[in-house]
Formats: sequence, C-alpha cells, structure tokens
Amino acid sequence: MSANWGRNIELSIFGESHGKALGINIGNLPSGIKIDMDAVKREMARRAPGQTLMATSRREPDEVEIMSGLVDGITTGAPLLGMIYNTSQHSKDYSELKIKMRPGHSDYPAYIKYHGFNDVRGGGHFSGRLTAPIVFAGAICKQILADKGIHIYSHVLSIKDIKDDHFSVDITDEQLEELANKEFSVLSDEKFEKMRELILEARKNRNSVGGKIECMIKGVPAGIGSPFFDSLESRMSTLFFSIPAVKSVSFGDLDDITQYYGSEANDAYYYDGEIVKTKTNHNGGIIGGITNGMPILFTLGIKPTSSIALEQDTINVATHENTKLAIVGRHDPCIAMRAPSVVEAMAAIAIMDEVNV
Ligand SMILES: Cc1cc2nc3c(=O)[nH]c(=O)nc-3n(C[C@H](O)[C@H](O)[C@H](O)COP(=O)(O)O)c2cc1C
Ligand SMILES: C=C(O[C@@H]1CC(C(=O)O)=C[C@@H](OP(=O)(O)O)[C@H]1O)C(=O)O
Repeated sequence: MSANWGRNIELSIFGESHGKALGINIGNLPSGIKIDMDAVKREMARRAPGQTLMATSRREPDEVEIMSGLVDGITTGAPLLGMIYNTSQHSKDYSELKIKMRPGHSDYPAYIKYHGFNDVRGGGHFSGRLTAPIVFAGAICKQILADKGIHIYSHVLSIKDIKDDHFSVDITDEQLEELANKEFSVLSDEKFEKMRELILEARKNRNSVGGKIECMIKGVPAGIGSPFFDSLESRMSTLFFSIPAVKSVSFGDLDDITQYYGSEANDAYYYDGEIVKTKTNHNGGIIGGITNGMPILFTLGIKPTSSIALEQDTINVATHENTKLAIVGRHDPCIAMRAPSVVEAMAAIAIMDEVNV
C-alpha cells in the first residue's frame, strides 16, 4: 500500500480511522515561511466531523500537532509532520463488517487484496478520515500559494438534483471572498436550504445522497504543466481520485462542452492591456495540459455514502452465503457537503507540486 505522492513536494500519509492517530509528512517545503496556525485551524474545522446533522455524528477535535519542521511558527525547510490523534473510536460498530461486506465501501476489494488483514474499523486506511491530514497539508500549501497570488475557492454545485449556480466567468473577488467566509460553501442561500432539507430527509430515511463540487483556482500563471502523460489535468486528477467517494472529475464546463459546436466550445482570446485573457472559460484554464492563465475550473462528482442503515443484500465471506446487512454506527448522510475543504486542499497540493516556490 503506497503512502507517497509528489515530485516537487513529497507527501507521505499514514493512519487509520480507529488507530491511535493519523497524519502527513510534507517534504521539500520552502524554508522561512510563516505559517498562520489560526488559518490551519479554520480549514480543519471546515472539514471536521460531528458538527451538524448533515454530517457523521462522530465528534473529533481534529487538532494538528506539529512534530517537526516548524520553529517559532516558521518553516525550517525540514520535513513538516502534522499529527492528528483519534479520540472517538466506536470499533464495536464494525465487528460484523469483518465478514459481511458493505456494498459500495472498500471492504470486499480490500479483503481480497490484503487477505482479510485490512483494518475495517471506521474504514481503516480507506476512511474519509484520511482527508483530515490532507486538509492540513492543503492549508499549508494554500498559504504559500496565496503569497504568490494564487487563491482557491469551491462550492457545492449540487446535492442530488438540487443545483447551485455555476461560478460565472466574471465572478468578482468580493463574491468569492464572501463564499469563502460562509459556514457552508454554497453560493445561493436558498439552494443551500433545499440541500439541507434533502440531506436531513435522506438521513431520516436511513439513506444517503451524493453531489458535485465545483472549484476555481485563480492566479495560476500561463505555462504551468506539460503535455501528454504529465498533463496538468492528469496530475491533478490523481489527487482528486484519491479522495474517498470521488467518482468523476471534469475540467471546464462539466459535460456541456460535449454538446457545443466548436465555435461555442473555443475560448476566444483577447488582450486586456498586456494580459492575454479569454472571453469565456469553457476549457477550464488548461489547454494541451498547460495553463493558459485563465482560472482553472473543475468539478468533482461525489457518490452517496455507501454505509446506510437501510437493509441491503450482501455476502458473508466466512460462510460463503448470501445475506442481508443493515449498517449500524455513525455515517455521513452526505459526504459532498463536507468535501469543499478537501477539494481545495487537494487542488492546493497539486498546484504546489507544479509551481516553483
Ligand atoms: C470527508 C469524507 C467522509 C466520508 N464519510 C463516510 C462515512 O461516514 N461512511 C462511509 O461509508 N463512507 C464515507 N466516506 C467515503 C468512503 O471513505 C469511501 O466511499 C470508501 O473508502 C470507498 O472508496 P470509493 O468510494 O472512493 O470507492 C467519506 C469520504 C469522505 C471524503
Ligand atoms: C470520522 C470521520 O468520518 C468517518 C468516515 C468513515 C468512512 O468510512 O469513510 C466512517 C465513519 O467512521 P466511524 O464509524 O468511526 O464514525 C465516519 O465517521 C471523519 O471524516 O473525520
């Protein structure tokens, strides 16, 4: 099971949902960067579980203990290791799940690959909880990128069939900052209320719902990325598909670009003074695997949580029988509502790996 990612920065992630702790080691960070730990805390709190009925009831403080790489709040250039202790493991919930495979979760493929030795408790290393250290690493990268004028924003574009507005090409910095300061990352307050009702209804019905996250990265200069195997979309997508429950990644105008004529899909260039811009941004700021200077725009599709309390058909791998399973325990009725901080973190890590800092 590999733990590492990155070419410029080096990430090494570890931990399980019900283990003692999880964390991440970040190598190759620049020295002399003042880290704003309050901003890190805010990012961790955006993702933390147990805060509303729209999330899992597992409560975790998700405080990060920095074990190395920081002196007086300033990076030394040595590997920065952030540790997050688990405090609320209810492992009894998982006793049946060692042999009864949850449809839609990692249990069965992991049972085959790791010969039944994989930790199923809370999803083990496959848990959405592994996104806590990712948000920590992303918060560090975000701060370094912000100093270079690169800013990342995301919102819940849809929950099931309820849609928020798309990011428009002329959205202002003020509107984006307003979004960044909201408790829940949804542009339209009216749509957010509808999303919340839908999620709570699904929870009441012992079910779950999925959704989409739209993300925009502003300020990345033209010329970042490479063609073919290393296209920027490819590099970013490896990180996006590492987020548990992400099932689709698309750049630019979602699937709509496939329905356009070429004349509609092309983004016409113009000079704004000395700056080259495009009138539209249907291609999401990346052409030929390289940035064109427009905001990078992408959307991730997140499936409904697989662990639901409704009875489902499954298998018992101990007795080799078909059986039924109603999952007990604490689970998110909707992962997507918690995902924006995770998506932004992964976007920050991806760009940090490409941009020389
Ligand atoms: C923030 C976050 C929270 C999650 N919470 C849960 C959960 O409570 N219950 C669950 O079954 N899956 C949850 N997941 C998703 C599972 O971890 C994921 O579906 C599982 O590892 C299988 O991977 P896959 O869906 O990518 O194939 C969560 C994912 C994220 C990103
Ligand atoms: C704890 C978190 O989410 C967990 C993600 C998760 C899973 O299967 O992914 C299963 C649940 O774990 P448990 O059964 O231990 O409560 C969630 O609570 C978190 O995101 O921090």
